[in-house]
Amino acid sequence: MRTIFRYLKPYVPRMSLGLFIKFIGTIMDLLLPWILSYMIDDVVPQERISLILLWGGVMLLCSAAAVITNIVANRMASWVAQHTTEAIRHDLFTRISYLSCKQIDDFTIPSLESRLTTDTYNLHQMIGMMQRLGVRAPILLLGGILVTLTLEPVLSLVLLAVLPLIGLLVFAVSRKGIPLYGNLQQGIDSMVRTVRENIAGIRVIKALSKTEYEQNRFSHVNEEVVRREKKAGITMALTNPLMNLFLNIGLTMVILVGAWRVNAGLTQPGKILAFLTYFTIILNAMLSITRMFVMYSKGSASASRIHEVLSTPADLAVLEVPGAASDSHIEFQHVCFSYQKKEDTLYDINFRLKRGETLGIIGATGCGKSTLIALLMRLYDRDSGEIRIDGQPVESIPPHELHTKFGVVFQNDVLFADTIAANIDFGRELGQEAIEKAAACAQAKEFIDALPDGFSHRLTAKGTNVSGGQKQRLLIARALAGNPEILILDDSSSALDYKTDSLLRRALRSQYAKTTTIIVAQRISSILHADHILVLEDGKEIGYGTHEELLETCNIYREISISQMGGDLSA
Ligand SMILES: Nc1ncnc2c1ncn2[C@@H]1O[C@H](COP(=O)(O)OP(=O)(O)OP(=O)(O)O)[C@@H](O)[C@H]1O
Repeated sequence: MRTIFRYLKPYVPRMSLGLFIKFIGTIMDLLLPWILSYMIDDVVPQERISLILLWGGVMLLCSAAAVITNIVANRMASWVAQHTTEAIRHDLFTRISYLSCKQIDDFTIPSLESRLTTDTYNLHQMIGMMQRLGVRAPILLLGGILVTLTLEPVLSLVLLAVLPLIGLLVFAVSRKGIPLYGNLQQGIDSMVRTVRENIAGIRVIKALSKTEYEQNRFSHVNEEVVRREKKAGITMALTNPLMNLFLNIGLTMVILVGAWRVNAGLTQPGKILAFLTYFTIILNAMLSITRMFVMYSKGSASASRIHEVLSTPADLAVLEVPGAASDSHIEFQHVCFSYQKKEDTLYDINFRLKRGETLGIIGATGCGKSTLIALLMRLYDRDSGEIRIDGQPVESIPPHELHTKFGVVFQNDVLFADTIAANIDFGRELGQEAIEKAAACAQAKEFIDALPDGFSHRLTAKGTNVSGGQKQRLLIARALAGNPEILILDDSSSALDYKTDSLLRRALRSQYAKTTTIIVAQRISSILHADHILVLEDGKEIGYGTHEELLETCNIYREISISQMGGDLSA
């Protein structure tokens, strides 16, 4: 919660003013039953119309002031809640953007999504409610008790006997509620994860007729959320009926004792009437306090989830490691890495590339090809060994400088709901010429020109209105458009036909001759012209050389070549 107070700090003057206005309104509300009792017991018996009208006018004024001040204060409370949540959401989004891939893996994406949406919403509700009721409810409660004590001390004893029981009840229920709401939020994370997977894989689910299976999977997590919600809800829902019970018992006793005291001439009917009104005010104040506790339970569970992300220390710091003069552009020396820090995902990887050279990486699924790329881009830190660009260890290159060296197409990269030009430009303001050159090299220009609105053609989210091959060409164009120092194509020509694939490679050689290129591929034909080919198996380097060298030295490479190219193994 300390984090939240930090965000509330700039609004303290406005909140104080709002709470002061609320205070005035609440006092007006408290005065009304007292004036009513005074009118019934003291003014009406005098039978002076002018006096009755005067006190009636005072009551009207008090009511109007109570309504107006409450409206103004509530609006101010909403303003503060909106602006505080906006700032929290902004900082949370920024922090999430800077989390390292490892930290994102640890939090999981659905959990980050719900922290950014549901949790910030819960905070918004809590901050708003605390301001609307935080002053009003305690004043109505304490003020009500004080006024009733002065009005009818004997009857107030009945009330005072009941209130501690209610206080204890609220405390006990809220203490149980906070962990239950944290638990519920985790259930929601898991539901978001399932929905996310389902929507991302909607095509394959339909194609394999797995809709029913997915429905069952969703029902399962949905039921779990309902179960946790029920558990939290039931615990919290116990409060209101039990409180009502206590208070109704108290009210009945007040009426019995009050009636007896009026009959005995010890008090007046106006006082009993006012006492009953105060009793209702006190009841409502207690109910409001309970609602505040429920909201606080949710809000504080959400606040700690948000705090967890905001307080995550920066990962992948830039280190002051001296570089060494090198004629290699990219260099891997004895690099080892493991995601879980148990079994090595990559083990003892070595290669050197000169500027403008091409490296092809091939190997079975899950052998560590994409991981190697991730290490080069420093999305994760290697466990041991050296990764250098121009002789400079990647850990010593500031992230922005490092990442602008790359043009990259990852597996399953996304296109956005925008024009083709904007998707290639990607917010870099590159100019039409660079965009068209990149599109031409990526073999995308022909199909773009065939569209009625060319580069202004709008794509749907994730590029669902273009074919798989067209999508890959646009993504390659995006990677090329920034004229990168290093181009990485991670299995990104798999949907291209052989002819287009070969045209792409030829265009890369002629127009991006100074760009060092790394191509991860499943097809030998995509990499056989590369200057170096790295063959991986289970994270280990089992072959390194040119196509011809590997045919001689690496059995696995020869087997893949024969299976894909038959007898024609010439480069
Ligand atoms: N974020 C991650 N957390 C934990 N393990 C991971 C993560 N990403 C990949 N792995 C594991 O590391 C291994 C190597 O994965 P990687 O994606 O590098 O393989 P790949 O050779 O690129 O596979 P593919 O050809 O299928 O793309 C796999 O066993 C994979 O399950």
